[in-house]
Amino acid sequence: MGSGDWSDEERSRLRSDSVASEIENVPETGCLSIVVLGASGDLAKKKTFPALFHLYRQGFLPPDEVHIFGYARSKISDDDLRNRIQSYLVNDKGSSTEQLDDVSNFLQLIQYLSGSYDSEDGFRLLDKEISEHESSKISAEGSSRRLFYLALPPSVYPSVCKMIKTCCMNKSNLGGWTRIIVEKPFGRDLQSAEQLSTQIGELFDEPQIYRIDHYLGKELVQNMLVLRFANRFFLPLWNRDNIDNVQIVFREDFGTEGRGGYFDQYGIIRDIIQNHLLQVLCLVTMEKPISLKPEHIRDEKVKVLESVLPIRDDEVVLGQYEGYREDPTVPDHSNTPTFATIILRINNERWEGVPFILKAGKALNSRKAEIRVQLKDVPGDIFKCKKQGRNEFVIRLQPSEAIYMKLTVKQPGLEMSTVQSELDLSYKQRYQGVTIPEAYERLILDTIKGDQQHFVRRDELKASWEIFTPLLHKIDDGEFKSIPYKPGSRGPAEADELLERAGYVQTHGYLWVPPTLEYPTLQSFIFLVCGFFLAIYAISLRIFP
Ligand SMILES: NC(=O)C1=CN([C@@H]2O[C@H](COP(=O)(O)OP(=O)(O)OC[C@H]3O[C@@H](n4cnc5c(N)ncnc54)[C@H](OP(=O)(O)O)[C@@H]3O)[C@@H](O)[C@H]2O)C=CC1
Ligand SMILES: O=C1O[C@H](COP(=O)(O)O)[C@@H](O)[C@H](O)[C@H]1O
Repeated sequence: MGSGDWSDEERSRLRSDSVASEIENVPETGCLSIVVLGASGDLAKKKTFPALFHLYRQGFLPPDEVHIFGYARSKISDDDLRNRIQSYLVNDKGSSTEQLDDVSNFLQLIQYLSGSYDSEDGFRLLDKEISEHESSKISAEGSSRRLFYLALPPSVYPSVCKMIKTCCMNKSNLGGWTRIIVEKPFGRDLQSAEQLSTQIGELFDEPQIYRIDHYLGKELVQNMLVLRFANRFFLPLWNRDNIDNVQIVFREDFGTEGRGGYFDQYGIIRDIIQNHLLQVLCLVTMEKPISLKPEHIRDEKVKVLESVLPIRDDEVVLGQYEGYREDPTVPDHSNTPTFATIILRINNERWEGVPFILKAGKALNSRKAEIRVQLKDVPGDIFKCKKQGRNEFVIRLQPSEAIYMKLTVKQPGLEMSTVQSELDLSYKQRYQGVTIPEAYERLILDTIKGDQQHFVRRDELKASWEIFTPLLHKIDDGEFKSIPYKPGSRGPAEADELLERAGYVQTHGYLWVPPTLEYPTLQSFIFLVCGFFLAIYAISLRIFP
């Protein structure tokens, strides 16, 4: 392929080729070089290196095959970089000697190189170092694999990709592959995203490009297709006849915290809604793919995205928290939204008439992300339970991962009265001792395996920008104003009014509390203490009858 065009033929070739060539036939052993570009930055230290460390600890990055290179412009030493990363690898609550040994062994795999993003010198040096590492490690059956993680602002993607292509591709006589991971936001609108796609598409084939959206790596997001398509329960319910409205919500209880300069150029729609929440929406609404092959899944996602109707102005509420502009890197008159509620409507047989309410905000009263599917009222309500609230199916993505169903049951006792309760699958309780992998950890491993299932394809990205670009342009042109809201609040009151207009019915007097493991422990403790005193009493009776 290698051209910037994205034709139907290329897409169908990808459909038939990529899974086979990328997953089944490519050797997955041999030397692996992972290059983190932008190694001095925030994402690299908080997410990328910790994810690599977790993969290392679990044996996915064997030290005799893997070497990690950090690359950025900052003039720092190997040890400076290692020190910067170290505190993100150790456990706050204290690490065991074994864990500390792992940290120090892992850090020894990392080498730092300084260079610019648009001149060949630095990348030639990088290639030389990678090649040296490959020749020291290469075995007869091995191959050379080069993974470039662009933990960088998108403005430098074209020049960095050009440098990689010119200087750093894996050497074909060794076999293996070269893959690149690019972060979001991929562009600012439809036109810039397409331009970026064309520039990168001229350098790399689509199967080599991994557009990462870390929400696709979250455990409960990955569970969505299983829930929907492996359970008879949901199959007949999942449509406009039964579902009244769906909310997909992201809330953070902190502001932009030192990232104001970056954030102000993008805003909450580009930062969260156009990518993370829209990807979740795809998994909630897409039709069943014919198989789990990446291309089959992504074909269905594109279809549903292309069925989204233009966003109506009266179905948007924007907000900006008070104090946001106090960040010295944010302009005094910024109108950038830090909060948005937007209703999307899907024009197909399954979803016509159902509002999908996407809501995201910073500096709100809580931190959580969830999908809330609200069902319609029961017709012919003989129990008068309508006033108590509707059935809801909730997927809590974070924190306290859980899937629960809010439903009406008989209040236990002699009377025939009803009450709201829930069927609750809380992960901490159900899967005790199981560590849920971090999203980045899982997605980097997928990249090494060549599995594109949880990455965004070019036409998917285009369809997602098509949905939001007209609204984003209106905001950029000042046609939409962000309503101020208090930090620590629910956001602007207008957003709740929009929710109500869309048909969402709030359940009053009911709150789902994630079950904790403390209660049984406390209970056992009480039993133990009572047992102890009973035993003392029994013994004293024998001694002093
Ligand atoms: N931070 C996060 O939590 C998340 C970030 N992302 C995405 O990941 C990417 C990287 O984010 P993050 O690490 O926060 O970004 P940073 O602002 O920390 O940038 C990363 C590195 O890029 C270099 N850099 C910064 N600005 C420029 C510039 N204008 N031109 C050239 N180089 C520059 C700097 O390295 P040096 O000067 O040493 O070369 C910096 O250390 C972005 O696309 C972001 O949207 C996605 C999800 C979460
Ligand atoms: O991509 C981003 O995500 C984080 C939130 O990620 P989470 O996994 O903690 O939910 C957000 O804070 C950041 O603004 C955004 O760029």
